Amino acid sequence: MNRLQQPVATLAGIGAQTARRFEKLGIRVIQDLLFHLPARYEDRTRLTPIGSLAAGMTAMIAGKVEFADVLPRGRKSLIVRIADDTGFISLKFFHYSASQLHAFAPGALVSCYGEVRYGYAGLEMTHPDYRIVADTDGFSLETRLTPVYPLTEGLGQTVIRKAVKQALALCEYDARLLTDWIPEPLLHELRFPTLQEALQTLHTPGEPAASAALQNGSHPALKRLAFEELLSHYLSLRSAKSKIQSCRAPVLAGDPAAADRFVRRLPFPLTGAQRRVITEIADSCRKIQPMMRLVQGDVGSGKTVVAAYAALLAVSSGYQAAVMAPTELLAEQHYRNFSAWFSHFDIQVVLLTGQTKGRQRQEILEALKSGTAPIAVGTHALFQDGVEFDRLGLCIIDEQHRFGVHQRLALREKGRQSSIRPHQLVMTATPIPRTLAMLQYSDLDISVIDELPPGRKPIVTSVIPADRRHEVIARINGWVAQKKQAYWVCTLIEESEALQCEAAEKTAEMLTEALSGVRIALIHGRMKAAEKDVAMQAFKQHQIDLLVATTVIEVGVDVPNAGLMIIENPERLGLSQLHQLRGRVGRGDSDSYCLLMYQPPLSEMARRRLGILRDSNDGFVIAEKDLELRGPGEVLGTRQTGAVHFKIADLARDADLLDNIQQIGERFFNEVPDAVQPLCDRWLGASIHYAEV
Ligand SMILES: Nc1ncnc2c1ncn2[C@@H]1O[C@H](COP(=O)(O)OP(=O)(O)OP(=O)(O)O)[C@@H](O)[C@H]1O
Repeated sequence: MNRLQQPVATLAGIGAQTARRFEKLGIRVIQDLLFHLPARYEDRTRLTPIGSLAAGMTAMIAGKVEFADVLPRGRKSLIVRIADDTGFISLKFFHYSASQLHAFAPGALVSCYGEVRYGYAGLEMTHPDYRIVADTDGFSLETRLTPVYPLTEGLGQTVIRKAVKQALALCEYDARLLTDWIPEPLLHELRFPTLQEALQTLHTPGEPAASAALQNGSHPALKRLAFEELLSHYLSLRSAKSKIQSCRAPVLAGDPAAADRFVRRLPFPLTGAQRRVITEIADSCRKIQPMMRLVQGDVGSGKTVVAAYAALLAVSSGYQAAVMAPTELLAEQHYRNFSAWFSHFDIQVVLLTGQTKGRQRQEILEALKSGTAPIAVGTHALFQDGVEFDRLGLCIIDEQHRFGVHQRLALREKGRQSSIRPHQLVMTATPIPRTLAMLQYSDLDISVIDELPPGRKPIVTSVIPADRRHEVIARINGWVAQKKQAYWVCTLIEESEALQCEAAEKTAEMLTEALSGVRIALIHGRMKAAEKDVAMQAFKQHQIDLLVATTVIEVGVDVPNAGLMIIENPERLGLSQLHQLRGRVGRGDSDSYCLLMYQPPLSEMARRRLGILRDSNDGFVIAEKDLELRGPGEVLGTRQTGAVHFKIADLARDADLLDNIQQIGERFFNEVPDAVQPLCDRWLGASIHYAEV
């Protein structure tokens, strides 16, 4: 067995208890130590004159004790004043022993390292790392930067440093233990050090001059590791794609006459972009390899009809189609749309959500298993155990980012009863900037619906403080008098759904009181599915004028006559989420408005972010700007259950690396195929199963 794959307990000085503590840091085998990088570095290589210290600096100093005393002010503490030729500083200890007090005898020489702050009597260091030395010759300054590792309880720096040192020594002794999977010419081209050199530098940085680059993450040693990690994520999805492509899929040639009839019976002509994307889908579905395609289309661009067309392709080829939506509300809406569109075709559409129970559920399960139900619409309940399809030919997943990479991969397993895999279509309204898309979606081909249906007017967005609420309420009155409908969205901190619902209830009460002639309904996540459906249908049929809602209406809800939306506390939501919410209006051909009603005072950042939304209606532009403002981690990471997590790479800090990943990833995939799996294993380990799909 490779020595680096042996448990850390096989190293000198690590017993069973210490090994358990290492495990808390995710360190099990010796190799894990090598990738447990310092969180920061301390420069103990030179002394800073005390007179040149300033608050906020972290420094190594040395001086003579002038006095040491226990001061009873507030919490009792030991104060030691030391001085050199240039100035003095106080050292402060809240916990101390009698022997410590004794050791700090006036005249003793002390060296210490710590952070400088302003205290009661000027500059001070609290609990510095210190040493008392006999004379100035006793100072031993470090020759290298000192690595400081992330810790866990009971595990100190010294133990980690010693363990890492042993791991490094093993690699040095036998370079074959740790294979560098990145070929030398590529390293050369990218001007990266070898893996061995990189790890050596990061754990034992020689040059104090390298300190700044190491701290801010621009050092080539760190870049190399971050690059390797990003590359492995790309490659894992990429190899999942190629494995899928080696499977067989049903050929969904479709029936041109049925497709024609479907398009002719729609109440609108398809846009050019819809037609193009439909052709791309049809071309892929005609192939014997499973399609894996992402359809990106801005809010309201008309993705549902594209999904329905794809479902018809499957059904008219003798296969079933499954459509998975992220919320019950949306599943319900798709179900109604699909049922209406397919009513001319005698195609049965069934709805399966968590709420489908008892006999009804049993009947639906049987219809899916026997194949008598060709189209199933539902939530993730569609893909739980116990749901079987007779001939599943196509999976359509709406709003993919809510499900995450893992669920997407799990879903492909559904068609596995036979050796045939279903085609897969993923629909998303969340525009993800290109560089990030390839980390999330490198297993998918991408189609973009980059055109809105004709006649859409841009939504006029205003940013107003909540103390102008009365004006807003008056505006609703006038709006409703014109036979138009509106949304009032209550947002709160997202984790607290209960609070959000409560706020919506209170707001609905307040508005009912203030707007006596207006028909108001409430919809929130804690209502039963049937209640939500009743409210939603009443709103659709214009029996309701104003819908007070939580963010449950964020995705998909489509009521073209509703052209006014008030969003409370917009400063608390991400820009993409706000854009999605706002996308509930502007779906008809009349003017529409969105009022972002913030709680003053607004921070500078929030002001800029809301300004972006006010100035643009284009989801891609908004996502790019959000990326600039908040960094990729936030943009990708918000609310994503399956967002990719990195050990070393930091998407904000390493954004420069992303440009190259796809191109190099493709080369790597083709030129060094044998290295793909081990590289993915190194970084993704057993926790991610991309490559096993
Ligand atoms: N080509 C078209 N011409 C006119 N109206 C269209 C066209 N395609 C779709 N629509 C209508 O536009 C509205 C939005 O379509 P749909 O709900 O499919 O959008 P979407 O892309 O799913 O949006 P979201 O991401 O916001 O859910 C619907 O009312 C739909 O009937």
